[in-house]
Amino acid sequence: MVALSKPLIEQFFVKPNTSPLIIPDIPLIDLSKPESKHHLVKACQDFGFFKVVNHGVDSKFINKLESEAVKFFASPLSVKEKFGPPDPFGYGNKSIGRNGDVGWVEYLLLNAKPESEYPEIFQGVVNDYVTSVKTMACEILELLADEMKLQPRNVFSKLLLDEQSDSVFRVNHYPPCPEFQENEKSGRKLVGFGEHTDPQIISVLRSNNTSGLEISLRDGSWMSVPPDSESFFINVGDSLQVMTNGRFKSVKHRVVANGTKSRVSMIYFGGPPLSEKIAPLPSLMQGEEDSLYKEFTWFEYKKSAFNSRLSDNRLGSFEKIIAS
Ligand SMILES: C=C1C[C@]23C[C@@]1(O)CC[C@H]2[C@@]12CC[C@H](O)[C@@](C)(C(=O)O1)[C@H]2[C@@H]3C(=O)O
Ligand SMILES: O=C(O)CCC(=O)C(=O)O
Ligand SMILES: [Fe+2]
Repeated sequence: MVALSKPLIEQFFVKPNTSPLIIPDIPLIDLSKPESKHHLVKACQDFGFFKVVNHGVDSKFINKLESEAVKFFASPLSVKEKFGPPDPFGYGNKSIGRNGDVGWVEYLLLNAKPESEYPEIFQGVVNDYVTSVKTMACEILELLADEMKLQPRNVFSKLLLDEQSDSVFRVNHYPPCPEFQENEKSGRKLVGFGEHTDPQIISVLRSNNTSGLEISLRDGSWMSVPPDSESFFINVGDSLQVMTNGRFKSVKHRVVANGTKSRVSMIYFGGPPLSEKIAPLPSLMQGEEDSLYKEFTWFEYKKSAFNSRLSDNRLGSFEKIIAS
């Protein structure tokens, strides 16, 4: 990546933050254990975030994709830029979205639809990985529906499995930042990917063993998530928060970059078809419970989300004002 001049690097720092008073354990879900259903629902309610082991995704698919990603990001900028800019799919570098967000990251945004066209080295590799991760995401969504006694059990998963599902796949590379090393001692943190919630239903993240991911806790403090390349990290997206009428929380998260080590992450964002109405599931609503949200389609939400800055409260303008 190109070196940054001194004043420019200033916009890459995150504001100083408080550390959590109590550091909670990240919920750990063993997908091979049927009793995990209960923990799964609790994790979605308490954190909107959890770690999954015994996930059934073949390590061959993971390793192949990671090694192709490492090769791609190691190629000359002129080669990578042939795949950019991301409009909406393609290679991006330091600039995230269209509204002025920056981060110490380069990435590839890809369509997660089967049979999509990818840069040649990713052809085949991405399909195997995405298909497998999508199966895991659907299993999780079905376990959640079971535990919440929602019928049919595919109420959520059918949206990802729909041919028209608007799902996205992203590979992020956070290179070491030499200019940052001198600031590391001062306790300042460099933004890799600024704080945000994911707009879709569910996100499935896998990274190499370099730290950087942080989640926001209820008290507003940030907690660093210890990396684990053998596991997956799942987060609830805004759409699932709405479909559960706020029972599940879409977690605010961010990535801070590292002075010395590269982080490579790959994330599948499972989204519904564009025409899908996103609203609390009627079977979930108890008694006189009101919907906390105005009605909208995924197309409308996505349009509004993609006109927002990363840290904006995107759901805010879709919340109903409920008279007390
Ligand atoms: C600043 C932005 C980048 C983003 C679109 C947005 O306007 C706000 C949401 C961002 C996000 C976060 C989760 C995913 O990484 C992503 C692909 C998505 O669906 O919403 C990104 C968008 C992006 O990078 O274009
Ligand atoms: O790269 C990561 O580890 C997380 C990035 C992220 O949150 C995103 O791409 O939406
Ligand atoms: Fe995210």
